[in-house]
Amino acid sequence: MTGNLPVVETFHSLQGEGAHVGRSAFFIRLAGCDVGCSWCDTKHSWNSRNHPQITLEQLAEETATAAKDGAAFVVLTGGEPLQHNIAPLCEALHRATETNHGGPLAIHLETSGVNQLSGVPTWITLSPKRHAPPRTDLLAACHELKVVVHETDDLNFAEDMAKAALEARKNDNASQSRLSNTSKEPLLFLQPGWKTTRGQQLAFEHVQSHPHWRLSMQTHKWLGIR
Ligand SMILES: C[S@@+](CC[C@H](N)C(=O)[O-])C[C@H]1O[C@@H](n2cnc3c(N)ncnc32)[C@H](O)[C@@H]1O
Ligand SMILES: Nc1nc2[nH]cc(C(=O)O)c2c(=O)[nH]1
Ligand code: SF4
Ligand SMILES: [Mg+2]
Repeated sequence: MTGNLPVVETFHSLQGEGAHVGRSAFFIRLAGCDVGCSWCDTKHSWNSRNHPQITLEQLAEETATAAKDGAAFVVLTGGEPLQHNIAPLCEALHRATETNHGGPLAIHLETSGVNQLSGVPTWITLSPKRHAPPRTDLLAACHELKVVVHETDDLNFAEDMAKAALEARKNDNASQSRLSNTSKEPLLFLQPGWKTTRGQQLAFEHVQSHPHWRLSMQTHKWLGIR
């Protein structure tokens, strides 16, 4: 499998966010994002020209090694990973780990949902942005919604996105047929903007009074790990 992608970093850590928090995961952070969230904690990833092109083969090898070292899944993140066609990468990762004891390593995707889905991720974490709303097919296919909270409007947006995800599922069975395990409803997470007291307070209070939501706290940052 030839080809390469701009890569900020790869690292073996624990998933610090969302439904799989605390699990051993290998991260591939692709470079490039033009969504422009003012509060992005990874702005250094935005310009793909600032990062090296890495071959799919090397990424697959690193992932296979991480799987042997205990990674339960690989996370494709960024930057905005779907700014690239990640299908060849998913194929390379699948092939490099298919002889693993537990079968091919699961592929998790972290995305804002503004670009077309490519590849066949096992798990899609959709983190929608108010200023750049997600595509309907991503709302239909995602396994979890993770909304970052800074102010009250983010809570209204989160509830709108939860409703939109249900609506999209009703009207768009095509994307569900592409992805196995697509639950009927996505798991719902609120994630405070990092180090924002207001965001923490708003997210805590909303989850406390709305039991279908859960709190995601970026535990890796509290632990001081990547
Ligand atoms: C850096 S983004 C990369 C993946 C993709 N571009 C996205 O936005 O989902 C990974 C996750 O971190 C979240 N995030 C980014 N900056 C954050 C911040 N300052 N506080 C809390 N979460 C943040 C994003 O919303 C997303 O869920
Ligand atoms: N440990 C750890 N967990 C994460 N979950 C999502 C991350 C991301 O930047 O996409 C991330 C990250 O950067 N580190
Ligand atoms: S979409 Fe993701 S990577 Fe891009 S600016 Fe927003 S949070 Fe950062
Ligand atoms: Mg991060």
